[in-house]
Amino acid sequence: MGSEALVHVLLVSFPGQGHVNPLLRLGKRLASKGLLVTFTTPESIGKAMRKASNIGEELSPVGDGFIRFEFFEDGWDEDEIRRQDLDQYLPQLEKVGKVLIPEMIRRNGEQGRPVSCLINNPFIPWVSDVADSLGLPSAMLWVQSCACFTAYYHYYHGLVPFPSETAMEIDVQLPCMPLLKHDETPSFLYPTTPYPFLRRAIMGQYKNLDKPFCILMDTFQELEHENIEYMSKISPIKTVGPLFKNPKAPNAAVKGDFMKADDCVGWLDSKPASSVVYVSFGSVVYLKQDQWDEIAFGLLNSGVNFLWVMKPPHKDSGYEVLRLPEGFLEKAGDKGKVVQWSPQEQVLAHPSVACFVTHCGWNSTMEALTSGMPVVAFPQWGDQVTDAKYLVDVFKVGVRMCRGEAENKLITRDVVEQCLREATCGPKAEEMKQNAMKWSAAAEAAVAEGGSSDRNIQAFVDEVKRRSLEVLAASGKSAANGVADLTDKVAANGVAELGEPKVNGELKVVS
Ligand SMILES: O=c1cc(-c2ccc(O)cc2)oc2cc(O[C@@H]3O[C@H](CO)[C@@H](O)[C@H](O)[C@H]3O)cc(O)c12
Ligand SMILES: O=c1ccn([C@@H]2O[C@H](COP(=O)(O)OP(=O)(O)O)[C@@H](O)[C@H]2O)c(=O)[nH]1
Repeated sequence: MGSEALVHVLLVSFPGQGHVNPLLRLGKRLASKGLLVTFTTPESIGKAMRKASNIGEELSPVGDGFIRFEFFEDGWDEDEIRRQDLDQYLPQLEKVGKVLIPEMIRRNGEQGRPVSCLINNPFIPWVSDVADSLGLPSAMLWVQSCACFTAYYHYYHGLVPFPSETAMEIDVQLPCMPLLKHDETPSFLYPTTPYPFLRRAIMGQYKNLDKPFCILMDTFQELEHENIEYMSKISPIKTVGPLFKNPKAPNAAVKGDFMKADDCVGWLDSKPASSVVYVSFGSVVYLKQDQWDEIAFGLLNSGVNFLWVMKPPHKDSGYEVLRLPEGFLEKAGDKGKVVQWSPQEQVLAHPSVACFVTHCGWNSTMEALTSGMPVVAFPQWGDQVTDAKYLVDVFKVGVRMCRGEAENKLITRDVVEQCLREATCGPKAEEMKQNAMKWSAAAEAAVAEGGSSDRNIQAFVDEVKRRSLEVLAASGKSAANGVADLTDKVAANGVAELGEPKVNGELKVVS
């Protein structure tokens, strides 16, 4: 079947690694079920993605469908430092996106690929408004846990008390959740958070929550059962995780890394089974030098093999460049490898890796659980502190190394060493490994054909197809005319400056 005949969905992503990864994975899953997927995010990140990965102009086959990329200019110079300030960058993205996304949709229609549905991730909730204005359905991919979704929901609607200026240290009881200590609630909600713009970004999504017809989540039924059941009664949520598994197209090479991963697998191959500690704090968390030093000495003193990701800070982030202690690499010798960016999925799946010291971002959390990998939890902020609580006390696959940035406490080398020992040898380590393996099996079953996430994604694909017919029927025309009709709507809503129609660009399929 040619790609022109397929139902076409447009995925619009906030330009952060922890957002691009799950949305792109969703794209591959939808494509594998027979949709044509276009993935878009600003060109500033498109450039990095093209450089680091194998993304080109072509259409890539994935399972029964295809995925392709188009990027859009965010209207700022290449080296504009305001991209680091979300209070400035998010409104800029909204301003340009409300013009350029309808143009992109119009162009695709003219080229024989009318768009039937828009899907966004949080921080860019205006994508649903664009869809509404064009008479198109939209869905949202929530990229954190259902527990955090519940917490933000109750905060937004003022349904339960959260820590406030007058009562900073209160515990929070949310439905179907364990009692959260004040510092286990998503930290963007603390009155003292240094990241109030991230709270505003998330609340912006909640303000628009009635627009998407479906809220997809990168979690699975068996993992957050009660929570999912509870929130399903309130919101149209569908669990489709773990998204990084795609049994129908396991080898789809399309990846969205912003940085080329260093080769780690050869080094891991040379190490004995379950002997390596993998240490990574994701793409945005950046620790202070004194904490970095303690981790370094903790790793050395514990005598474990380790693979440590030390990503360079963004040049405009204002973070100091971290250094390793003098003579560190020499002392570590063959026991340690330090890289700038790792192929994390492969690392977590490698038999030499024993445990994962993680900042507990939700993607890392899902990847660890699905890979059957015990963790040492080193959360810093946002949902990470809640994820850490779940990893340690609910999923029972983790040892806690710290409580979060708000505690402002230096975790000493002795504590690091002790946690590493606990997670790598002895009865606790064994119990965690067994639990992790149990979650891994449940995750695999959820995405396997007929599993809970597979059924949900199939139902979503069917719904998108049904609605695509509705969109066309509403226009009362053929597919091609349907697009022309959309174009009229764009003009009527005044959200786009319509240029001259462009000549149809032929798409080549490469395999
Ligand atoms: O691209 C990003 C930029 C920023 C940011 C930008 C400017 C600042 O001064 C501080 C943070 O925060 C981010 C936070 C993010 O949160 C991360 O988002 C994931 C999915 O929501 C969570 O699971 C992780 O725990 C959490 O770290 C993700 C980003 O891409 C960004
Ligand atoms: O060296 C690294 C570090 C991270 N990641 C990936 O980057 C994403 C980070 O997302 P997460 O939600 O864990 O954290 P964030 O970066 O958003 O804080 C995950 O998919 C990781 O697999 C990676 O591929 N290599």
